[in-house]
Amino acid sequence: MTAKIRVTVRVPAKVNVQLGVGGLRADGFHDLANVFFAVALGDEVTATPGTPGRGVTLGCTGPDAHQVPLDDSNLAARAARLLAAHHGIEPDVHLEIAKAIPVAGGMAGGSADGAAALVACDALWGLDTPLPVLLELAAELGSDVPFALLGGVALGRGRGELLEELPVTGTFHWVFAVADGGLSTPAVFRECDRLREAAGTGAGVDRVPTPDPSAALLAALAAGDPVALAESLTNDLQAAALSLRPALADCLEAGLAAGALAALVSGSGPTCAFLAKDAAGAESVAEALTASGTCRAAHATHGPVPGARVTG
Ligand SMILES: C[C@@](CO)(OP(=O)(O)O)[C@H](O)COP(=O)(O)OP(=O)(O)OC[C@H]1O[C@@H](n2ccc(N)nc2=O)[C@H](O)[C@@H]1O
Ligand SMILES: Nc1ncnc2c1ncn2[C@@H]1O[C@H](COP(=O)(O)OP(=O)(O)O)[C@@H](O)[C@H]1O
Repeated sequence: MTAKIRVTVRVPAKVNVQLGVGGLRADGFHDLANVFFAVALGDEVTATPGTPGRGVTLGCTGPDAHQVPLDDSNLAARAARLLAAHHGIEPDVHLEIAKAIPVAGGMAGGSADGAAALVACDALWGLDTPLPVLLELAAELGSDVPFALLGGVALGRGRGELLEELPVTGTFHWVFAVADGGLSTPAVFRECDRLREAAGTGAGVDRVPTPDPSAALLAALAAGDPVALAESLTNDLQAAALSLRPALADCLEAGLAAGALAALVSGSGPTCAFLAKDAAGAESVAEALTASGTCRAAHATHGPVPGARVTG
């Protein structure tokens, strides 16, 4: 592959159609049965050559751009530096993020930008890094980053980074209700552990069995059956997200009242996800949610879609 002068990568957000959370491990992570589903709502990351010696520079546009850190902690910047270090080259690049994924919303927006930056810099610098190596670098950046490279629907084991693609038929229609303000992922996992301790079940790996993927959920995905999928959606972090943000219950109820087949918190929240029967159903649930005053905005979208891909 030859180096390029400008590379744009489109990358999807995710919803977890099953988020089974096992016990707290000694390393501070939880073992998961995490069924990721990539949706068309996504970010774009454009890489252009940087000033030699200046390293990674960043820009971000979009309504929530002010919430995105533009320092060294940005996952896109970390991804560019990690890829450059792996190849022993200077990470001189400018990354421009067009942000549509809610920030700190439980839709893996930062992870998506990290994956997009790996793909964009790989093409810009003409490196041709094999996918298995990109997946390893992605796992170093965060548990959700490898899935953003793959897209589609996949089961994540371990802390979510060990991926197995899952068969899926057709297209499912979703609505995402964006909340005011985000939720911290570590805080939601901590609240999940606190609720387990308070219920007397314990929170450690010795007390909580490692979850398995639901056979009914996998069958619903393979069959392309939204009604069956609606009956199988689960999120073990939902109680914790609702405990930290009780008002989310009003949003979930408003979507169900508007005709959604099912409602759940997306990942660690606070974005709420609604499965609809079809595209028209999703549009009408989104309109009703917007009018309900229980969320800041609601977007109809669909999936599954591919992972981080060069568009131009
Ligand atoms: C909950 C999920 C569900 O897909 O996504 P979000 O809702 O945040 O998008 C993920 O597990 C989030 O993955 P990600 O956001 O990449 O987390 P990481 O950076 O790897 O870890 C951040 C922190 O989350 C907690 N963490 C994360 C993953 C995991 N399996 N167990 C954990 O306990 C740990 O406290 C960890 O220090
Ligand atoms: N490119 C990025 N986009 C958004 N947030 C980022 C990014 N890089 C780092 N972050 C940090 O990651 C935190 C979690 O953001 P995000 O990945 O959007 O949410 P979640 O982990 O809930 O899916 C943000 O609060 C922000 O401080």
